[in-house]
Amino acid sequence: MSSGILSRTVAGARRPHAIGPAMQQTTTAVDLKNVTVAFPGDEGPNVVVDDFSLEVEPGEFLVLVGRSGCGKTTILNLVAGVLDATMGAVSVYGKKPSEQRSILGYMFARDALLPWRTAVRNVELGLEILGTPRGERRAAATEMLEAVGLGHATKRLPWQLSQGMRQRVALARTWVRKPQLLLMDEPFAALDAQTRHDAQQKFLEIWQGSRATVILVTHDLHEALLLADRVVLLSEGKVLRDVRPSFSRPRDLDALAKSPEFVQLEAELRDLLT
Ligand SMILES: Nc1ncnc2c1ncn2[C@@H]1O[C@H](COP(=O)(O)OP(=O)(O)OP(=O)(O)O)[C@@H](O)[C@H]1O
Repeated sequence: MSSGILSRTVAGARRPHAIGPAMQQTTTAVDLKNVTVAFPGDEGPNVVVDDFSLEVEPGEFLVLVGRSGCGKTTILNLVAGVLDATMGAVSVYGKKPSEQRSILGYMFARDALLPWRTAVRNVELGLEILGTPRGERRAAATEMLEAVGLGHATKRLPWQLSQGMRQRVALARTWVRKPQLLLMDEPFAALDAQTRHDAQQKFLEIWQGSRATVILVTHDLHEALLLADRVVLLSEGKVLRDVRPSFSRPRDLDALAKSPEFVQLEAELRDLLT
């Protein structure tokens, strides 16, 4: 059943990237080697990630896609250094994840904004943690809110914003720190179709101006293919397929979703997932 598109799949292949000085030290942004995660269960250990290996290149936009419970968030947590592997090794730009928190941004499915802080002060929080001086913080946070189309709403509190606006504030808060590695867990899942489309397009515009490595998790194959350089399909903690679609950038998401190559690849991968 493999088509011309799928046969172009090259797991582990290398592509040249324009990478910044800080990244030139290492050719691998994220390296998971033979990682297993087992949680204690009623009937013995529950293996949710099973001898899993993955190398992510600097600057790569990788999407992990799979059904609910297949281990996507667990893998993000390993990379973020908030969970240790039961077996195997995880490194981020050549170091332990816990040593790389300053270069890491983690955006959750729910926006997790502080309700007593205005939009701009929520975005500033990302820089407060880094000890950035107040004036500099405010200027950067305001600029980032403008970039996500919320320049008019900087002084609003979270309850005065729609779900889509809150998600964009959360994106600005993560992005304002200019993370070298961005981990995103279903960042657009809570949004309605039109708002999700706008947020995805905005996010791609911002990402393209950076050289950040992205690992995004979603159960939505359509979203995965729209956004990614590389899509890794997961099933029960294992890699089912590792695909590098050749869709060009910058992307017009509407046009891409209608292209025959996109429609064909989506259909083939959906078959695999089901
Ligand atoms: N701390 C934990 N203790 C025990 N079991 C856990 C823990 N965290 C996750 N699990 C289990 O591990 C499995 C994988 O969970 P995980 O959150 O990684 O899946 P997921 O693919 O991200 O799912 P979803 O798309 O629903 O968020 C699930 O069966 C979950 O119940």
